[in-house]
Amino acid sequence: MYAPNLFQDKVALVTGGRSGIGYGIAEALLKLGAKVIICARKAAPLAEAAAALSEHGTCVQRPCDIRKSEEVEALADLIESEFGRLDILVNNAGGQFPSLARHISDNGWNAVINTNVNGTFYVSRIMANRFFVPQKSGNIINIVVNHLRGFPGMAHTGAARAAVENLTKTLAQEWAVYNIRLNCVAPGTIISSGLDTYAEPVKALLDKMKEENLMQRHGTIEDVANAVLFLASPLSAYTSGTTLYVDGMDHLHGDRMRMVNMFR
Ligand SMILES: CCC/C=C/C(=O)SCCNC(=O)CCNC(=O)[C@H](O)C(C)(C)COP(=O)([O-])OP(=O)([O-])OC[C@H]1O[C@@H](n2cnc3c(N)ncnc32)[C@H](O)[C@@H]1OP(=O)([O-])[O-]
Ligand SMILES: NC(=O)C1=CN([C@@H]2O[C@H](COP(=O)(O)OP(=O)(O)OC[C@H]3O[C@@H](n4cnc5c(N)ncnc54)[C@H](OP(=O)(O)O)[C@@H]3O)[C@@H](O)[C@H]2O)C=CC1
Repeated sequence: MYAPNLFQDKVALVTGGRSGIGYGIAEALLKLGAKVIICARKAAPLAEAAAALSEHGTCVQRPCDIRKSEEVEALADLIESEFGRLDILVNNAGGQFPSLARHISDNGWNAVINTNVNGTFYVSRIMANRFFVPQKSGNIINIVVNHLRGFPGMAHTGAARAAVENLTKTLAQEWAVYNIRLNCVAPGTIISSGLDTYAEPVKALLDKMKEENLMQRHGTIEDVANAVLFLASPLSAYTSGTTLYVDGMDHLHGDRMRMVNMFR
């Protein structure tokens, strides 16, 4: 539905692009003409993903833990030497684990906050300073989760994603002068490799959530990627600092306490 050359001459970075939603976003951008860089922590699957994505166009990769700003700087060096510019940043890398809040250790809490909040901030700041501010143009899309009514059973990620959403609103205003737009995409439950990280009883809960969804289904990677394409494109030129829910209305509806009750 988008013009095939929509992102011709554009360069995009997708963090966590080796798997699941990030891979789907990278593939969708490549198919519309963008040159794409992907990063993740695990070198071997990252290289495999980049090789597969290269069937659709120019895709380069570099291992990078977004929690380490020196590794993010090295990633910016690679982008500079390969492409000399960056137009689109998709902060997709992130995650968490299910747990009652009172059982989350300091390290567990910090791992989730560091990944989702600090990592997203480091990548955004570094790419803005290196590319978007000097170019006077840039587009950042932050993948969060549906946390509108809190996130019982995943308190750390609810707090972290709320921080990212607020950061998005702030940076959208601070950086508007540089012609940089920032928005969030908040997926509901999406059929992707991420869901494979959950064991029973959470898997059963996910099935229950599908029954309760007003559209009677989980989301797909394409549902999320298509929303990212819209926000990355000039079709959304007057939209910044906002969040687009891709969740079949789960943010309006459903039992948010179900996961907590399951662990009781
Ligand atoms: C409805 C669905 C909506 C959302 C879906 C998705 O997002 S799908 C996307 C899903 N995809 C992803 O989430 C992928 C990305 N996620 C990840 O890499 C990890 O979940 C991470 C964010 C914790 C970072 O990992 P890392 O390598 O930095 O972590 P580390 O191994 O070094 O441990 C640090 C601390 O965390 C603790 N801990 C860890 N796991 C568990 C657990 N299951 N239980 C309890 N605790 C756990 C661990 O014990 C340790 O604390 P300790 O023992 O020292 O006190
Ligand atoms: N699937 C779903 O239902 C939903 C997913 N989301 C969010 O969407 C995003 C993608 O999820 P999904 O594709 O399903 O899950 P995946 O687990 O497949 O993807 C997570 C990706 O992030 C990378 N990553 C994790 N931590 C880091 C880090 N510190 N530095 C660099 N890369 C990192 C992982 O690679 P590596 O391990 O090699 O570092 C992996 O490629 C995540 O932020 C997730 O929380 C939100 C709502 C729902």
